[in-house]
Amino acid sequence: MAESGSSAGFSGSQTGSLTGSGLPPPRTRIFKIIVIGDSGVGKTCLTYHFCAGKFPEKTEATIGVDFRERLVEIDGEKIKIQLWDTAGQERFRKSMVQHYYRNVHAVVFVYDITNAASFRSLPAWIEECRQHALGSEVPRILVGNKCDLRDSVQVWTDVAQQFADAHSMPLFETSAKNPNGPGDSNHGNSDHVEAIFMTVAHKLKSQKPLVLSQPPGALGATVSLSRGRDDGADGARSWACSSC
Ligand SMILES: Nc1nc2c(ncn2[C@@H]2O[C@H](COP(=O)(O)OP(=O)(O)OP(=O)(O)O)[C@@H](O)[C@H]2O)c(=O)[nH]1
Repeated sequence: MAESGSSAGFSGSQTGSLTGSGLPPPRTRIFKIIVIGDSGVGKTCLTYHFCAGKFPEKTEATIGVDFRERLVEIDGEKIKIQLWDTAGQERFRKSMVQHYYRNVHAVVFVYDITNAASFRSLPAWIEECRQHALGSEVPRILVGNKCDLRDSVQVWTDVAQQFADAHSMPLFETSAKNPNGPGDSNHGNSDHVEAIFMTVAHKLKSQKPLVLSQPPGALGATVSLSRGRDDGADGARSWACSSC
């Protein structure tokens, strides 16, 4: 699938008309969150559930990357959560990997609680992040999926929790299929898949806001904003993050 090109932190253009207050209309911040893990752990189902509110009837192995977006409101601010559902199969991700990690705001690692191999692969996924120079300021969370299949569990919560603690990540166990049902650690509360991605979005929103370092005279240009990581691929990008 073609890259959306919107790896920037904001959508919209600075060239839009002014509001009644004489200020440009507020732009929508975009949080780019990549979802990674072995093939078949449920990345497509989790991202689909968050964006479409249901479990997909059928899925096929992701090739390259699929994008899903959802507009949410947090503390009165409209924010676009852009989920990058990445291919778990090596042969389907090779050519795309550098795009996944470009200007990423957060990472969600997924394993399947009924598949120990998917849990054992996590260090390799963490290593891939390291190789793409993801800084420690980029929040990461760990999600154990398919909790509706409790009878087939191979990865117990205490083992997963130890791993999460060792890597300073919060752990969530859920089911993309039945996020409110028995087996989901959020049973009895609201939709847990929803809560997971909203937790990430809240965390990102609470981080120091991105700040413009615009060159003099550039007002009115159409710009994009990154979180201080620039791989040099976009020469026009001249924004920086005050917190980086
Ligand atoms: N029982 C159960 N099945 C699930 C759950 N999530 C996903 N599945 C099933 O697991 C299979 C793989 O799901 P996908 O979402 O396509 O997996 P993926 O991680 O995106 O796989 P790749 O695209 O190959 O990387 C599908 O048959 C889904 O129906 C879940 O929470 N519970």
